[in-house]
Amino acid sequence: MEAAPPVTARNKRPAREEAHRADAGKKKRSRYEFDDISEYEMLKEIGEGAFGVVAKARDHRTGETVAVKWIRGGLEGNSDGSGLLPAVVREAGCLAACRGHPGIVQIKTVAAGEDTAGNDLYIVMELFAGGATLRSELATRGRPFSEDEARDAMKQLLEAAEKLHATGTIHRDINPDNILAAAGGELKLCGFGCATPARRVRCPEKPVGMLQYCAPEQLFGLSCYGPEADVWMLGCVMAELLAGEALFTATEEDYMIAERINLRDDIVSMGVEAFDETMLDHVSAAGRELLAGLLAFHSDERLTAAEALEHRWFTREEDEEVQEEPPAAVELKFPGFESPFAAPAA
Ligand SMILES: Nc1ncnc2c1ncn2[C@@H]1O[C@H](COP(=O)(O)OP(=O)(O)OP(=O)(O)O)[C@@H](O)[C@H]1O
Repeated sequence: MEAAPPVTARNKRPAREEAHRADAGKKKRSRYEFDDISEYEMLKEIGEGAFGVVAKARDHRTGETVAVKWIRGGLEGNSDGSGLLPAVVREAGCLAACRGHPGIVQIKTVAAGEDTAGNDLYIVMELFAGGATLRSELATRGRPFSEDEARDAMKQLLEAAEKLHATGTIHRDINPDNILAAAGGELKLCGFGCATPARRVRCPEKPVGMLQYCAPEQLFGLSCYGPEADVWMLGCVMAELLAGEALFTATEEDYMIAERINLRDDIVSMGVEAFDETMLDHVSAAGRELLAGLLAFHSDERLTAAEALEHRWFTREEDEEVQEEPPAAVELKFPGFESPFAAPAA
């Protein structure tokens, strides 16, 4: 057999040039390599993000339709870690860590402008549900989800959270705006702008995430918190699906804290008791029990996403039990007041 020719600078060059051609369109900025946004044709705006719009677009090279999240000034980063670039890198990294899970929107690449003076970045994702979210789905229906529909939705969301947490990521901003919803009932978590690797995070000065869905430990400004915060947020989403309206509605941070920890008067004033009496009557004992487990005030008493998926609300064991005995009251573990998810009077 003939020996392979020695590798020299001369015979290596064609391979290098080929690789270079294959990489054409990819821009290198500092240590990151970005796709070229001019390869994408923007078709129409489908959503609004905190730093720019989200648009439906077509990749000229493949003809594929994608979603492009435009982050104005996304390339700006400072050596101390401030600026948008580290945040975009974190968002893209968290999405990439969850690639392949059906309940999490798939990232394809990060793109930058051809013009080196341009400072914007673009996160390119699979296009899902044309931009429809659980918020828009609830508004369109104008009625709550049935318990079976809510069970199907929560199973998908808890499975997505289980995957997220298993890869070492916390979302920190789960709410109906960050859940894409297809007409057939399929859901995907998106909006990873606040996501972070789940070392016990150092708390920023202001809590991240939509206040109405933030866990008590986020609102308190505890120095660290973990994946339990996502579970709380999923509890808020579950209550909202079943009731057709948000569980917590205040907008000011201080008031939000009062809602969660102060005494009954605050709770009554925000209408949780009315919520209990009228909105959750149709929910089974198992459903209320799961809600209490997701919304346990103390994070160390909260169910994990994996534990929640094992709950009898999903395994349907309660169907037989309910016929034998009335549902037991569920203790929601907020200090200082009774559970808003208590069993209805017999
Ligand atoms: N992959 C996608 N497919 C379809 N629509 C999407 C997609 N990603 C985002 N959208 C739409 O754009 C809206 C805003 O997206 P996103 O939540 O990512 O932006 P943001 O609010 O700036 O981000 P973040 O929540 O990360 O701070 C979503 O509510 C949704 O309507």
